[in-house]
Amino acid sequence: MTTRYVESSRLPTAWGVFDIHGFEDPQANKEHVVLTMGDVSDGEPVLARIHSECLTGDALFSMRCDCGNQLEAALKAISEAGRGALFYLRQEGRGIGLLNKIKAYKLQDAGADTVEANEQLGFGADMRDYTILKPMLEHLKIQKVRLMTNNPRKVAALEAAGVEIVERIPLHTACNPHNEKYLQTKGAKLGHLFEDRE
Ligand SMILES: Nc1nc2c(ncn2[C@@H]2O[C@H](COP(=O)(O)OP(=O)(O)OP(=O)(O)O)[C@@H](O)[C@H]2O)c(=O)[nH]1
Ligand SMILES: [Zn+2]
Repeated sequence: MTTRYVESSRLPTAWGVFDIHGFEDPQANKEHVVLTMGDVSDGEPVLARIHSECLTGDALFSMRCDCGNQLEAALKAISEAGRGALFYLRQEGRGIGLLNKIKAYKLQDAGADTVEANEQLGFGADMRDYTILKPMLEHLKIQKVRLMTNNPRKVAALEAAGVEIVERIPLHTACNPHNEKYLQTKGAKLGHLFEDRE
């Protein structure tokens, strides 16, 4: 695994002042960042979010998914706790990339669900690789986390990276008429746990 640390700086946000840590993966030609608040290297469990890039949801206010809401909720929770880490992984479109995600959206406009659309384009349902996390976690000396997610695959991936998950915290997802079917499919086909919404 080639992910390596490059540099850190302060990052003031609407939810307070974070530190931003930059990592590069030259093999995959990707740049990832982690936002931290407080001392995350003291060995105590860290409130953490592993967020996959979603340009349309995170930056362009799309209502097709719940990513922007989850990003905000995670930063707010970390800020309220005064300590935590948000991993922003550049794995757009569950790893298929932005333009392929737009192709997948077009197929969904024609009736496919989010998994079928990926498959029709020749991809797996979820192409993300979480092994890139290990060097980032090691650099930040994070050993134990309270993970904000509905996705059991992320829990398994962190455990495989040698991190202890002391708690999984469901992340509230905002349902609207545009993302209702998408959220249903995540629960039915991608294993997402939505017990908090039921
Ligand atoms: N291929 C594809 N990717 C999508 C679609 N909608 C959202 N995404 C991407 O899915 C990723 C977010 O994954 P989600 O499944 O929403 O959530 P998660 O990160 O697995 O799990 P949580 O931690 O519970 O949020 C982002 O990279 C989005 O760009 C879609 O219809 N097709
Ligand atoms: Zn999204």
